[in-house]
Amino acid sequence: MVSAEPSPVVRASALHKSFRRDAETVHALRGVDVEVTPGEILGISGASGSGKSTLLAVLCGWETPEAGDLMHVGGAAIDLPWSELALVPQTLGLLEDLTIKENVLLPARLIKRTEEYTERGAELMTRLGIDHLAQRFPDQVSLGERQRTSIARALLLRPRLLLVDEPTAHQDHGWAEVVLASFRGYADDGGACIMVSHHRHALDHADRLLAMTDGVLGVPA
Ligand SMILES: Nc1ncnc2c1ncn2[C@@H]1O[C@H](COP(=O)(O)OP(=O)(O)OP(=O)(O)O)[C@@H](O)[C@H]1O
Repeated sequence: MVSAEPSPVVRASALHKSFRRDAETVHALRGVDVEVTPGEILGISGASGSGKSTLLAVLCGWETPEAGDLMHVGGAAIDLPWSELALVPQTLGLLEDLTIKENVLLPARLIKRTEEYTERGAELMTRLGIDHLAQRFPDQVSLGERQRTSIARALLLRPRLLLVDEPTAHQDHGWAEVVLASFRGYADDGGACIMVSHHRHALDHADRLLAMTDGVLGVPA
């Protein structure tokens, strides 16, 4: 019997995205092809300004490409419900008026299933070492703790697709290991992760590596 390859959670081809600043046009993505399958961590490296964050923004639907095809699970463009897609942006995106615990549980609150996810939220907070900060506000914790809050929030609903931008940038070695192990656990449970990073150590935890160079994604040199 031939075993079927798992279908990609997202598949993008020939993506183009540019930004206009007055007379200047920046071509951030120039014909990018990418896909990631369940159980896989895809690592993307690349110099600052090469287009990595733009790619994540296009894949999650924040930015619209000028050209190219983008398909999520189900076959149509951007048809993955937002609750099945999570992003940990470089800016972390915490809501300053919510406590750390409320930030972690926010995705469950938005789908009106807070009670169901409260225990998982507590487990994630313990695993990521932010449980003792539950009642603090984001401006009362460290940057590394803020980043782990954003990661716990992203993992809460067990999304099908997890996009993480420099997820170990604010972590010491020990917490970086915990963060990377949490992505591996997520992938082992069938999730698909795209991890953008400058850190060799983080990229060593990926199953497959690609490199972004001036808006073009390819095999690392
Ligand atoms: N909203 C925007 N308006 C104008 N230019 C933008 C915008 N967003 C990104 N750019 C430009 O697009 C290019 C790619 O930016 P992007 O943030 O994707 O790079 P990156 O590889 O993620 O960089 P870094 O590693 O520093 O985060 C850069 O030249 C950047 O200045």
